[in-house]
Amino acid sequence: MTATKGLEGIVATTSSISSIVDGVLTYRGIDIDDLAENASFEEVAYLLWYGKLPTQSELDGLVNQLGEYAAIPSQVIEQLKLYPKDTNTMAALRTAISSLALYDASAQDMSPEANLNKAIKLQAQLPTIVAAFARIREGKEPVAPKSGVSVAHNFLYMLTGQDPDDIAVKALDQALVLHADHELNASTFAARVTVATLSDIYSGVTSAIGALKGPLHGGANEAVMVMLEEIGSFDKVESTINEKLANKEKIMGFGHRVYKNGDPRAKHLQKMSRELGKLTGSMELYEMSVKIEELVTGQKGLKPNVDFYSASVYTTLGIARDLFTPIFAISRVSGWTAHILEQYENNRLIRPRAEYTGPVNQKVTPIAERK
Ligand SMILES: CC(=O)SCCNC(=O)CCNC(=O)[C@H](O)C(C)(C)COP(=O)(O)OP(=O)(O)OC[C@H]1O[C@@H](n2cnc3c(N)ncnc32)[C@H](O)[C@@H]1OP(=O)(O)O
Ligand SMILES: O=C([O-])CC(=O)C(=O)O
Repeated sequence: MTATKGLEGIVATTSSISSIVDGVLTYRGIDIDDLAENASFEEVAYLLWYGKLPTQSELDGLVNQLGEYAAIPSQVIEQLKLYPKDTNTMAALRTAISSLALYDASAQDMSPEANLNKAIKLQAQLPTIVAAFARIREGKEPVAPKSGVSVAHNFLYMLTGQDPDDIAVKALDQALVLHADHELNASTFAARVTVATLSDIYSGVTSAIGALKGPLHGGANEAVMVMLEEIGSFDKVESTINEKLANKEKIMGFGHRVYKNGDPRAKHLQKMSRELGKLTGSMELYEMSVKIEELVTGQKGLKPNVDFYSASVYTTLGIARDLFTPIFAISRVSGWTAHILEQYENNRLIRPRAEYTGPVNQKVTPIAERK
């Protein structure tokens, strides 16, 4: 038995949800470029769960269902009020999502209908939790969700209590489309491993949130913003990045386990970052990001991933840095739950082996003789 570090290149399951072949990402066979330009996040979520794009009445039905399910139990709101105000937002989200299961009478119902219904419920409630915690920590009351509006609209509305403008909704909606699914990334794998024991969907999503939180995965979007803030201004980009590269520091938002010639989602976020910068009259973050890309790609050959330009996009939309990874989760819960449903459909326990590298032929030394 020989281990492959990080399971690189190992094909661990079959899936008909999304694929990456020769650098092209598709959801259910549709190119991400097509979806990014021509589909809303709700259409994409429907596509991931049901395997086809919705008709208008199916889409209206889903939007209504998401609105109907978006309110969270009052007990969960009360718990959010007890969390330390300065706690990590992904830790808060992980705990709150886990606690949702306590108030869902269908949490342990393993029928396919109940699980699909819970997938839609999780999609509806996750943004409400993020927005509620964002307000509670600022000493404000949560804003109740609206019905009949998109996930992007509702989230921005619940954050501020004001209906967002169309530009902000369109940008966030496209970002949600781009983040919705990504084959067997670490958080999706964590979700599948969890539910392959026949544990419930809330356990699967809780595991996934824990995996997404790390800076090598979804946490990188926040880490990119930390780096941009640390650099501070365009004129400091070159010296700071050169120093980081000379010190062999990782540049957050660059590199990818699967894409070696570039992440097809990054160009859409780059364009969005440029357009939002122009519209708001503040281009500095965009220009700093472009300069960082020029230096990192030029010197290391590494290309930006989905997390890189999303940092300047969300900041230009006025969103706090520590909500970036929770926003990733708002989108990716569609993909996690689609994978969980697929795992249940054709389940087998996921249990690989480890190549043992420890000592052999050891004996129990009497405790008095141990050092
Ligand atoms: C949504 C997502 O999850 S997208 C990924 C988000 N994560 C990040 O942006 C964090 C920064 N990037 C990284 O850490 C990595 O590129 C990963 C984790 C995404 C992929 O990692 P792996 O496939 O394991 O590549 P690995 O870390 O082994 O890197 C290979 C080489 O490239 C270098 N490298 C990879 N990414 C970077 C980076 N961002 N900055 C500098 N060097 C890098 C490594 O140091 C390593 O160099 P070496 O061979 O000289 O030691
Ligand atoms: O696929 C990966 O390893 C990480 C990634 O880009 C994602 O989850 O969107």
